[in-house]
Amino acid sequence: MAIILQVALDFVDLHRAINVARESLDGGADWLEIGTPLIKSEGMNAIRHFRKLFPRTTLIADMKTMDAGRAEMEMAAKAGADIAVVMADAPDSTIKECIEAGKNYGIKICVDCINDFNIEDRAVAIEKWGATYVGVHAAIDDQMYGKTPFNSLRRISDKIRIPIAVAGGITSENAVDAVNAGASIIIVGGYITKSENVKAAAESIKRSIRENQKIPTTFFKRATHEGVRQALEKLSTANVSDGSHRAKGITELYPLYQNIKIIGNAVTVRTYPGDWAKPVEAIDVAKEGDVIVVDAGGVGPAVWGELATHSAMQKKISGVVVWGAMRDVAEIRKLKFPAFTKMIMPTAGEPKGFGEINIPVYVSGIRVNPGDWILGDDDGLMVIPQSSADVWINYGMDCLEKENRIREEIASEKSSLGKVIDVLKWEKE
Ligand SMILES: O=C(CO)[C@H](O)[C@H](O)COP(=O)(O)O
Repeated sequence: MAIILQVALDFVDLHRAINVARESLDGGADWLEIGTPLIKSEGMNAIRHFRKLFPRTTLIADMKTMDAGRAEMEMAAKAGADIAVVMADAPDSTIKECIEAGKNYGIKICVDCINDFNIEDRAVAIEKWGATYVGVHAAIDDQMYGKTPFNSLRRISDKIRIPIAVAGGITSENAVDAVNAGASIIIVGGYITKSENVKAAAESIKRSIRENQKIPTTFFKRATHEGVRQALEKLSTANVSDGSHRAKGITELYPLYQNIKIIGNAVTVRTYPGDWAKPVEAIDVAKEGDVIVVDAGGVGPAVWGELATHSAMQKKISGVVVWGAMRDVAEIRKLKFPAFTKMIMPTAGEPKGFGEINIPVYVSGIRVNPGDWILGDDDGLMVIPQSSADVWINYGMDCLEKENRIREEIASEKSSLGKVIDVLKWEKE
């Protein structure tokens, strides 16, 4: 079987899905998948629409069926799908019902192994029951934790003879790995559907498969703990907040200049009003790339100034955040040292040595632990827990990628945000 490129249209709006479908086909996509979000949002009418618009294209209904297999396959078939998807986690009876219904209504069945249960035995049973395809799949949420479908693929590729579909974070960089590991249907969602140039993205997957080579991509890759800093360079604080269920950022602190960016692990300092000893000592504790976060109680006198800034720059520290006051700001601005402060004043305090370094502190009510990632820009500051930074960042990247696509749709369709995302449709009744 020739390698198939199946584009997963995981949209909630029909018009966006249709535009992306057209562009994907122009780029060489073979099959179109009516994604689960589209089916949930528009029902079987989504499939009917696609059938009418694309009469000769193979359409997959990603029903993700878990029960009542016969009824769901019948609906998908009657709406015009060629293939429908049931979950491998569903009861055996449901999968068998789907396969039987498929024979009755002239629709092929793909069984999606989205979870890591005993996948070898399950795939063999699914083949024996008569499914046409087996899918291996890293769920979108699992992708944020670094999961890929490749391990599952390797586990079953020599156990079954029916074609294997692979999904979950496939890009032009790894599509070829999927083919070489035994997949014959390459399902691509975000890499194509969130791309600013859908046609070019589809073409790049086809080319990577044809030429058996990896084509590098900047977006649509998920970060590991080692890649956090690099990923944060692409993200805004707004992306990170959106990605983490609108997590609260630090408010009441202001950047000393515009177009600012701070990225680094926190070296925390608790000090007392005007006592600049611990902030200065923290410069010697911090490593290159760290951010010094000072809790001075949100009041003056100043605990940070020009000389501290010069020392921090010598050590290549990434920036400073002061829940209190700073001075010499004209000089700090000239040095372009990333700094956020609550207050600016000429008066400094005395170095008394009260307080601690590298203990949990609170900045404007937000807890900062030593080592937490700090991301700052013109919108403010986000504190990202160190232990789950990869997940926060991956969800943030997902938001950034979606926005990149929406921006492109507003421009190319000379449209508005409200129209592109059909905002009225989603208002509460
Ligand atoms: O079925 C899906 C989610 O359950 C997606 O369609 C599938 O994962 C492909 O999307 P992506 O390439 O963005 O992972």
